[in-house]
Amino acid sequence: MNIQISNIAKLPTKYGKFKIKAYKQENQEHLAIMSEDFETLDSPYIRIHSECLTGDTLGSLKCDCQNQLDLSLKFISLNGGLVIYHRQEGRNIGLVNKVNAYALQDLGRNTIEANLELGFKEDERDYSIVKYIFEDLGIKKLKLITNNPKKIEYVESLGINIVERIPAITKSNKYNEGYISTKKEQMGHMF
Ligand SMILES: Nc1nc2c(ncn2[C@@H]2O[C@H](COP(=O)(O)OP(=O)(O)OP(=O)(O)O)[C@@H](O)[C@H]2O)c(=O)[nH]1
Ligand SMILES: [Zn+2]
Repeated sequence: MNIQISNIAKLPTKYGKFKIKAYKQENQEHLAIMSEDFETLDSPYIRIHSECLTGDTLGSLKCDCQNQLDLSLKFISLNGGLVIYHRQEGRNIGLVNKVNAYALQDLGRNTIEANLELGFKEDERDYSIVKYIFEDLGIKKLKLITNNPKKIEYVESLGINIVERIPAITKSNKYNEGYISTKKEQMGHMF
């Protein structure tokens, strides 16, 4: 695996002070966002957050992404740990395809049906960069912030001990209720 890595730089934010390190794998650039005390932690809190430009940046109400990112950065700034900003937009179908999926959702498809209709699996994400980042940062055990059973399965398959799971549940709204109930009922998410 050919990965380009950056040096570590300071990143003060409205949530608190972090340190960041970037990783480039093929055409995707990812970020490790660490609390200042990260190296001293025995089992850090970790959030693997997949990119959602419409939610994270534009504040879209169609999903829970921005709220989850906000919750994670606040929590990790206070309690110590790492957010991996995993640049796999739209569960890794990319922005053009995600917007096409949204257009199908405007016609009544749910988040899974729209992906399938476009010829994708419900989730096309690849977590190999997460494995690389865990090795690079020396992570052997952690507390994972997620509702997604696939992320838990993946992290455990790396031989990493998840000592605790912290739910990433945020307030829903009338635009994301359907999305959240599809995640719960058809993707096994723990809400
Ligand atoms: N294809 C597609 N992707 C979506 C849609 N809504 C959100 N996404 C993407 O779904 C991903 C959400 O990722 P995460 O925040 O890691 O959340 P998750 O896999 O649901 O798991 P947890 O939040 O950890 O429980 C992001 O890549 C979003 O861009 C959608 O309707 N269609
Ligand atoms: Zn989103």
